[in-house]
Amino acid sequence: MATTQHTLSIAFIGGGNMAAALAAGLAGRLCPASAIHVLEINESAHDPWLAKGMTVSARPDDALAGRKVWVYAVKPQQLQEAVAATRAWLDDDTLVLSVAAGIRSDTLAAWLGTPDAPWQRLVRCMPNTPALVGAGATGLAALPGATAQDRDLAQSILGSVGLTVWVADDAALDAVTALSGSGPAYVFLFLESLIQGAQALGLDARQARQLALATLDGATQLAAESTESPAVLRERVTSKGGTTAAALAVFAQAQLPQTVAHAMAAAAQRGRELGDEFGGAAGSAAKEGSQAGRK
Ligand SMILES: NC(=O)C1=CN([C@@H]2O[C@H](COP(=O)(O)OP(=O)(O)OC[C@H]3O[C@@H](n4cnc5c(N)ncnc54)[C@H](OP(=O)(O)O)[C@@H]3O)[C@@H](O)[C@H]2O)C=CC1
Ligand SMILES: O=C(O)[C@@H]1CCC=N1
Repeated sequence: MATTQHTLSIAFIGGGNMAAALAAGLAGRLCPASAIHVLEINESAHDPWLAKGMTVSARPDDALAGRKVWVYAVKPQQLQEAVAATRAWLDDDTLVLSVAAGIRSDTLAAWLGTPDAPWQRLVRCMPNTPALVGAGATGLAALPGATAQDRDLAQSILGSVGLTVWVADDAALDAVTALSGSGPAYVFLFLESLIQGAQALGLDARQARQLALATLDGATQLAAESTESPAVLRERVTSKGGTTAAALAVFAQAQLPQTVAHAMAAAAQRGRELGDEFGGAAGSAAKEGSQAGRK
């Protein structure tokens, strides 16, 4: 990938949790912090960005112009308004990335472009917060009009903060959202539960946290490096009539696998609902409203 620290300049529109994770992961890896600009409407949230050496504005301004990449990182419900407020600064050369859950590429392309010419240089991404420590996992899907260079650039940006997987379309991105986008929260919940369970059994908070973290880390590393399936690795831990079997019987009774599948289906369904809510007629209305915003 030819992109260098000297040529890449990025704007984040929305400076919340996901932008913070991505920007911190990118700075120093793919571009200097000074090449990152953040548009964040809450001035009270500006100091951490400035402290990292990034520039920040509370309203759209010329700092957006001429950036090679824009990353929309507002909540899905805020995206249409954020696009309408910023698109006057969009250059034909700008690659647009969106990390918003649910909002379909076609919908966003119509908001960014004109009714006759939806924006084409668009890659939808579904990253996750471990990007903050360079251990993210991102699903990406490009509009057919995105160029090979656009795809390479998106790949290089998200690839600099972790694993990337290209998927076919918005439906697949809803599945990615349910797995790796929301997934860190499932893992943190399990981690919290392990720590609480250990403390209930008499370990102190520090011991519980250390052992729980090392267990999750060790088990995932083993699974990643092993040629055997997670099911086989699980069986290796489970001595007949032993302690693990006693614990797994409780998980089975609580229908843990079904519950996880059910939870993921709910996440994917919520992504589809957000897509439906802002697609179709809402997308058409936005097209009319936002056309006037182009320079
Ligand atoms: N958090 C995560 O783990 C992941 C999030 N995502 C996606 O990333 C997006 C952002 O999520 P997250 O970072 O958690 O959300 P946050 O609410 O933390 O961040 C969004 C920020 O953008 C601000 N904002 C709202 N409107 C505008 C605007 N027009 N211009 C500039 N800033 C604006 C918000 O202000 P205010 O709070 O006042 O509204 C807020 O500070 C979502 O679409 C989500 O689906 C994707 C993958 C993982
Ligand atoms: O909860 C959400 O909607 C966002 C998308 C994936 C993770 N967080």
